[in-house]
Amino acid sequence: MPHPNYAIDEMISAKSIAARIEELAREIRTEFADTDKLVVVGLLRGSFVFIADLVRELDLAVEVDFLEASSYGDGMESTREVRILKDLRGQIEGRDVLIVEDIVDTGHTLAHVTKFLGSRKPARMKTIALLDKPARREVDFKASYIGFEIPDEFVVGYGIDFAQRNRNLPFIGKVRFIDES
Ligand SMILES: O=P(O)(O)OC[C@H]1O[C@H](OP(=O)(O)OP(=O)(O)O)[C@H](O)[C@@H]1O
Ligand SMILES: Nc1nc2[nH]cnc2c(=O)[nH]1
Repeated sequence: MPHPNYAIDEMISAKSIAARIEELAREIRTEFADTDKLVVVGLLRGSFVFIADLVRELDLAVEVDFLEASSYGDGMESTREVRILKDLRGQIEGRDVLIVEDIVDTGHTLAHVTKFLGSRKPARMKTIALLDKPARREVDFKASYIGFEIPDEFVVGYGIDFAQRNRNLPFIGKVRFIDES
């Protein structure tokens, strides 16, 4: 079904994102300073831009792996059923793991993924989300590190899509529907 016309209004600039990632990387470097190799797990697809920028700011030995989880399809509402579409390539038992997510909204995705990966007995498992929308939470979940807390708006850009478009915008924008009637 075609989507109605919409515009995208900038909410967080590329410059602000880069500055915040530098701060977060400093905190993560301190927390994992004692680790010989951190496994950084990106949740596909939305985190692909964030993880690329974050790992380049982390002056640590890292292994990068990906897990694909999906619960929104092409729509704006969570199905609340998180499907694991692609598992990790590597083992995480006894390892230090940082899960990288673009946005926490209802919380279903990260609640499910942390349970799924937690059952593999990592030594330490932390989560980082670039964006957090606490007003929309349906399950109790708080990421260990958060880039920006945002209001209840549907956002796109910097990896985040609307019906698989707009992932390549360098900033975070909010979707504004245009009434053509
Ligand atoms: O907190 P929640 O309500 O679960 O929402 C957050 C999830 O929703 C989006 O994923 P989506 O299912 O759209 O897949 P994608 O990352 O491939 O775009 C986003 O990338 C998060 O993973
Ligand atoms: N594109 C997009 N996907 C989401 N998934 C959960 N919240 C959002 C959001 O605000 N925008």
